[in-house]
Amino acid sequence: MAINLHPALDNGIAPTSESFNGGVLVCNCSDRPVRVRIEGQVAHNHACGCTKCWKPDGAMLSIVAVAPTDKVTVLENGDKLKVVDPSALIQRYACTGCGVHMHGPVERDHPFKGLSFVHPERFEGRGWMAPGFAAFVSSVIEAGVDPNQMGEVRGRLKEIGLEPYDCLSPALMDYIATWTVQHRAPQSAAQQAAAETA
Ligand SMILES: N[C@@H](CCC(=O)N[C@@H](CS)C(=O)NCC(=O)O)C(=O)O
Ligand SMILES: [Zn+2]
Ligand SMILES: [Zn+2]
Repeated sequence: MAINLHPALDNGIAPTSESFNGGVLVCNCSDRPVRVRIEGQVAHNHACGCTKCWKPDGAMLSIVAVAPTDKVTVLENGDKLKVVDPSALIQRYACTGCGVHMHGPVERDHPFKGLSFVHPERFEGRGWMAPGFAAFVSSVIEAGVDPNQMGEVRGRLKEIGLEPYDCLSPALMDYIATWTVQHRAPQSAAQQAAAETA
């Protein structure tokens, strides 16, 4: 049986346009749609298999990218937005009418602080950055995918040029680890001495 990864993956990945300079994300409501402006191209676009990211009906994966939060503006009908899980790192603002997640700022002290997660497929226009890898692929099992299907899922992702990872890409994981080292609380003299004699 054919695997439905995501419509923007299954039918051929649309290429990035060098001239794409942002646009407006629109939710699925026919009445009073939420509109969110993103200035500039998005970054780190990828497929995500986690259960928390918004996916269109029938898709196994989401498509999600980041934009600087100061480049994200809710233009219209923001009163329909509500944070899905206020305790999560990513504050996912979903439309209460149709369920589409419209923007997800990271406000906590974290390597991604100042970035907002967005779903570029909701752009009115085309040319947004093509997805470059697949993250949290094993998590699709949590959403009901048969573990025996995972070979096929990863095989299909590789076939379309998206390397499957079970967390983020090595580049992003290295970035997070580097930030963690740089933001470690300084060790006390006693701790340092203990570490040296251990
Ligand atoms: N296995 C978990 C993974 C969830 C997860 O860690 N998602 C990643 C990728 S979006 C994340 O960074 N989550 C932070 C958050 O949800 O705030 C699930 O599928 O629910
Ligand atoms: Zn909506
Ligand atoms: Zn996710």
